[in-house]
Amino acid sequence: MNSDTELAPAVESILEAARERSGGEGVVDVDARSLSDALADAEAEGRVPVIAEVKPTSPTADGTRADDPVELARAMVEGGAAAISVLTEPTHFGGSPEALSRIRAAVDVPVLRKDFVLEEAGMDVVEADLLLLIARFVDDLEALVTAARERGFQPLVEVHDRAELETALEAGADIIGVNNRDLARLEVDLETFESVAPEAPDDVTLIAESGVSSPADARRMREAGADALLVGSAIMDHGAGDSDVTANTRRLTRAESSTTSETTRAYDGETQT
Ligand SMILES: O=C(O)c1ccccc1NCC(=O)[C@H](O)[C@H](O)COP(=O)(O)O
Repeated sequence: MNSDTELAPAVESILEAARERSGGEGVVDVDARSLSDALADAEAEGRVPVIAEVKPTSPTADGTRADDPVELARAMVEGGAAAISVLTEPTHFGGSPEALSRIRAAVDVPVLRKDFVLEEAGMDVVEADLLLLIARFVDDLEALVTAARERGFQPLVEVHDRAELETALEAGADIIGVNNRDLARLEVDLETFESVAPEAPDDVTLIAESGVSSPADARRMREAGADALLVGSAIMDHGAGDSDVTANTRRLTRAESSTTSETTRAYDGETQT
């Protein structure tokens, strides 16, 4: 654990729960769907590459969505999502490895397992195309990146600042997510990505995580160098309960389709800003 900074009580609780969860039996062997191919396909078709997140709830969500996770994932793909992220953490996010398995069987895009994997055994819970590793929370990132690749996962290493970006690069990460949500107050600030992105080498696949809530935010992150956007809350729209997940995804995947200025415009009957 590389955390010498303050963590929000919810994050402490998430980590405690992660330490108590058991790993899988045996070692998984994944035949992964390529994220870079999926992102290239989206770009070629004029879609903003969005990794849409099935996130039933979270410590900062204003509600819970009890919809079938498979239906949510299908709706996201219909809205143009290049890949799906699935929270498998059960206690604070309402997720499960079973939901991820069902989703991966139902869609043909890459699926990211988003969880708090702290050690190697935690990788063997379920097959996924990508596996999240959070730089701040693991002791030997390089060993975990290697262990993930040995299993066939594409490791996505999450960082929050330039020092963690350096750690991720030294560990050999080539897919890096910069999380705009700080772990002390759980507030989002898109400037986090903007300050870290210029330091990343061009050959890294760079993902802007958290806090993207509008087409304007999507364009802002893309202009700052994001190869893809990881979006949960704005698509799940927890407070609304029955909000249209396909439409919520589409307004982000089409954020670059009709833009000539940053002025407000009508798009598919919705107001886009
Ligand atoms: O989302 C939370 O409330 C949260 C709280 C504590 C630790 C992590 C948390 N989220 C994990 C994520 O990284 C996000 O689910 C993901 O980046 C999507 O973010 P958003 O689009 O802002 O929902």
